[in-house]
Amino acid sequence: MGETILAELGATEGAVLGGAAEAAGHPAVGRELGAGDLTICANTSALAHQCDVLVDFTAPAALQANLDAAIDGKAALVIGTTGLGGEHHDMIDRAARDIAVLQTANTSLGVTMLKALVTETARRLGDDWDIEIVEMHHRHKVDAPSGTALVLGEAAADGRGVDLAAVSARGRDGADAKRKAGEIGFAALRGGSVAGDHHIVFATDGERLELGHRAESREIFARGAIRAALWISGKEPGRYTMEDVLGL
Ligand SMILES: NC(=O)C1=CN([C@@H]2O[C@H](COP(=O)(O)OP(=O)(O)OC[C@H]3O[C@@H](n4cnc5c(N)ncnc54)[C@H](OP(=O)(O)O)[C@@H]3O)[C@@H](O)[C@H]2O)C=CC1
Ligand SMILES: O=C(O)C1=N[C@H](C(=O)O)C[C@H](O)C1
Repeated sequence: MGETILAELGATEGAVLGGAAEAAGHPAVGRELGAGDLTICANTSALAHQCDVLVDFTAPAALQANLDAAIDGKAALVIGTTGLGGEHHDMIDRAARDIAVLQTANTSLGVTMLKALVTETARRLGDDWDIEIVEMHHRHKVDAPSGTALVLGEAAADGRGVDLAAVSARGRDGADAKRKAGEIGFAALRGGSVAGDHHIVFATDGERLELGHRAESREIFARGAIRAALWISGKEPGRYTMEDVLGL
């Protein structure tokens, strides 16, 4: 995503690249960025001091360091990293007392709209409609289910008025894997170069309703992240969402 965002930035009016960072010792550190005399650095705090907004697409293990760097440099932060747990959301909530932070599992307009459709559909259909979420991503993806699938699960659970943790079935396998009433099931497929497909299936006796989104390339995520960065620049401390950015 770092490379895709760099490529998209050049084509975005109003956005100016302040730099890029990798972990210390990474082979890319020192590489020229092709914009002025910028190179990839290994000091995210220093980067935050020279930028209005940091954009983080890394891994959960890097989150606290990136939050600390943004606070140190008084920069706003857009977080696209997935695989986050409750402890990571607590870290983000704490940081949001000092800086503006937007965390989202999916920066695309389509998925942001889809969440609202899923909540509304789950709210209106009765409990006799089973809900299953299927996602497919490229062979390099490390976390499963995808962050987006989990957010869509939350959206469905919200519509039903239930707690996702209490009803989610994450990967069925074996001789005793029959669907339980009220479950929200997840299935994760991995292969090739798929940018990101998500489908929510509402199934009852005799019919199925399917809502879905297909990302045709990673550029949509990069464009969404840059749009979020431009929007959050200069905002008061607090936690913001893609819905805020898109005015939904
Ligand atoms: N919100 C959204 O719309 C989207 C979110 N994502 C999410 O963004 C994240 C990144 O995805 P992607 O770009 O495909 O992944 P990549 O593995 O290609 O890139 C991750 C980068 O983060 C670096 N990194 C990993 N761990 C650390 C660490 N502890 N400290 C510093 N740097 C670290 C990696 O370095 P190294 O090369 O050494 O591993 C690498 O440069 C994932 O969580 C993915 O799910 C992806 C697309 C869209
Ligand atoms: O890792 C990816 O590629 C993607 N990750 C995000 C997720 O986990 O939902 C968003 C998108 O689907 C691509």
